[in-house]
Amino acid sequence: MSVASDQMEESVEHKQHVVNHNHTAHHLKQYFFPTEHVPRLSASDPLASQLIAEEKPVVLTDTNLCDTALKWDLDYLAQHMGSERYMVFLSNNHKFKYYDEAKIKQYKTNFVPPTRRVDLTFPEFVKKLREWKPGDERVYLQQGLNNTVGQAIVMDFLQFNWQWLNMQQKNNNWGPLTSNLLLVGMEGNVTPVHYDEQQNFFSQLVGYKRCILFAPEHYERLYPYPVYHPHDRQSQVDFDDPDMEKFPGLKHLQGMEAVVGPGDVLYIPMYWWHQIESLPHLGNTVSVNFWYKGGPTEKIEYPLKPRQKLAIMRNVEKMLLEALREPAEVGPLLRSLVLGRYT
Ligand SMILES: CC1(C)c2ccccc2-c2ccc(C[C@@H](CC(=O)O)C(=O)C(=O)O)cc21
Ligand SMILES: [Zn+2]
Repeated sequence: MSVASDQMEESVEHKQHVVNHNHTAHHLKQYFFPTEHVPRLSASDPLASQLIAEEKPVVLTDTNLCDTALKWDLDYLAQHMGSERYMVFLSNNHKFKYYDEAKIKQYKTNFVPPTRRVDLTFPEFVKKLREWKPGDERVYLQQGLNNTVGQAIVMDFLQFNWQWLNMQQKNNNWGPLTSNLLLVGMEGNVTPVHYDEQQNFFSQLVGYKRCILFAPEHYERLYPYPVYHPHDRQSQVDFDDPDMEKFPGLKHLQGMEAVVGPGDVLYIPMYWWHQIESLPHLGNTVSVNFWYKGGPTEKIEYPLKPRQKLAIMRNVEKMLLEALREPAEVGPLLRSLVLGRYT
């Protein structure tokens, strides 16, 4: 029985989220914010289609999207991923914070990347993962699925439930599929809270991931880095040590969460914040995500959706940085613009 099929049980006595996996209780780390459960529905449930249409998260339990990849454990991948080198991130803590290498150059002050990137063959990656001991760097393999992978993997990939995916893309007026990332992580790895500008069907294949999500309207409570910063689209808040004085909005933060297991597909709507953790002690994880561009800018309807306002804010920020050249002048200019006039 996978934890995914057991419901997340709220054990009242110690107000902890408990995940029952094979009848062993796994205590999830309690964060400083409350969460509701993301609904777990059958893909044939009309409510599931409605939630996707409304750009709200949902866990789909029976899409059969990647059934041919449920066997993608480390040995199978090591055997079939060919002798290519793949992108592996190394971190000396459990966090794997994304950074945009292109933005490091323009970014004036010295930016210290929190992770470093090496290219390893899959067997080298597996060796590093299996020989890991406390104090060693953690590893996280992230590789776009393309024709460089072995023939067996391509065969498995071609047998994904593309008919269902294409129907979702069409019904929801999404843009083209841009990439599928193959993600192989160690238990305990955490991808800190961030948002992406694409629709995402996140398919869990091996192991269990805790997915914590916040709607785009929590933008003011998650304090994203400036757009020009290498950590653009990431929150400045350290969930393991939140600075409530510096970020007072955190008091009102509330999210949703789900533990996904083999066969589950989580819909992460575009611009929704998400933090994804490979559950400790439940083994390494394998996931594949399906990123789609948002639909063609549909005719603007008022009132604007939160994500549309977010896109506008990003454009204003970029334009001001372009015009002012000096990031330090953006704050003062916006303050002059709004204080006593719009606020
Ligand atoms: C952390 C990592 C390996 C990374 C390092 C450097 C640049 C990019 C990325 C990147 C991008 C996506 C993911 C998958 C997922 C999070 C998760 O499953 O851990 C997620 O956020 C999504 O599917 O949107 C993970 C990563
Ligand atoms: Zn993401």
